Amino acid sequence: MKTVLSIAGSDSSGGAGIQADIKTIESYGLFAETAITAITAQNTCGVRAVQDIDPAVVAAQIDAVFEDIRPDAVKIGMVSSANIIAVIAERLRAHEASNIVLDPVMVATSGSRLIAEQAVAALIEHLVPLATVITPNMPEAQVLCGFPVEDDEAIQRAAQAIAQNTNGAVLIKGGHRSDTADDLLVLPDGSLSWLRAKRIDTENTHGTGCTLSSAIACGLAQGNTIEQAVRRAKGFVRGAMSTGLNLGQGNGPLNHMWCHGKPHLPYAQ
Ligand SMILES: Nc1ncnc2c1ncn2[C@@H]1O[C@H](COP(=O)(O)OP(=O)(O)OP(=O)(O)O)[C@@H](O)[C@H]1O
Ligand SMILES: Cc1ncc(COP(=O)(O)O)c(N)n1
Repeated sequence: MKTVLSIAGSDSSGGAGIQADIKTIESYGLFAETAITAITAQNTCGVRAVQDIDPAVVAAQIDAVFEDIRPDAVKIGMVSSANIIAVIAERLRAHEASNIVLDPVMVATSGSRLIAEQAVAALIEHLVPLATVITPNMPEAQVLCGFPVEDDEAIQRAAQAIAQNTNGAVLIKGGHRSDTADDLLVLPDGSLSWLRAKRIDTENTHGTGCTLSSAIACGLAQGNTIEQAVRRAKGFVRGAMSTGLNLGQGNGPLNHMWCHGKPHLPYAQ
């Protein structure tokens, strides 16, 4: 069985972070492993508390996983401090990890900051160069490239600028657009394709980025090309957004059991 390691924060409400990743990986029929970087107390309305995990314990989780059940792909999500970022990069290099999907999580849908301001430079220096695919949303792309990213032309320039720092692909996600849900993919050879999609009219978007990035990691683990993995993942997120699940009082979670249009587990209705 193929395995995917998620290196990310825990979301107590179950919609984003490690919890979204495990649900996604299981929906793809793969085996999920985890290295938790932070515990968050949050729900669909906001983040109430964050406790970072000791960097040595993050390193120990990664080592324990690689030395026993070596993952076929790795997804990196919320990493809030420069020390933890450095340790993750160092351990992934030591284990010669491949198929690394980096979701450069900065701010939660609810508006709370999930990375220290001083840690952004470390993310760019240590994690961006390791990524097979990096998946910023528009505000994150703006931080990574240093200029405003508001229209198609700027999205294109931003993706190309971010691609300068990596041998991998860059996917700029369009969830923050008002008109469409178009994403732009720039592949390592510099070719560029728009993944066009109509917007789904819903407030329930908590964890879309986490779900997308772990789904891309699943596709890579299964041997998909980057483009195939990204297209499948976008379809998976779309399905999981479309079932009308409406939990919580804020931006609710996705329905990960949607699973490519088929009921997933025996108890899925
Ligand atoms: N309303 C929507 N309708 C259709 N697709 C959407 C919608 N919102 C987001 N998506 C898709 O979901 C994926 C994740 O994009 P998004 O920009 O929301 O990421 P994100 O901001 O990192 O997510 P989050 O921070 O909520 O976890 C993208 O493929 C995007 O196009
Ligand atoms: C632990 C953790 N990781 C990532 C996110 C981002 O997801 P979203 O922007 O949908 O809130 C989050 N809220 N919590």
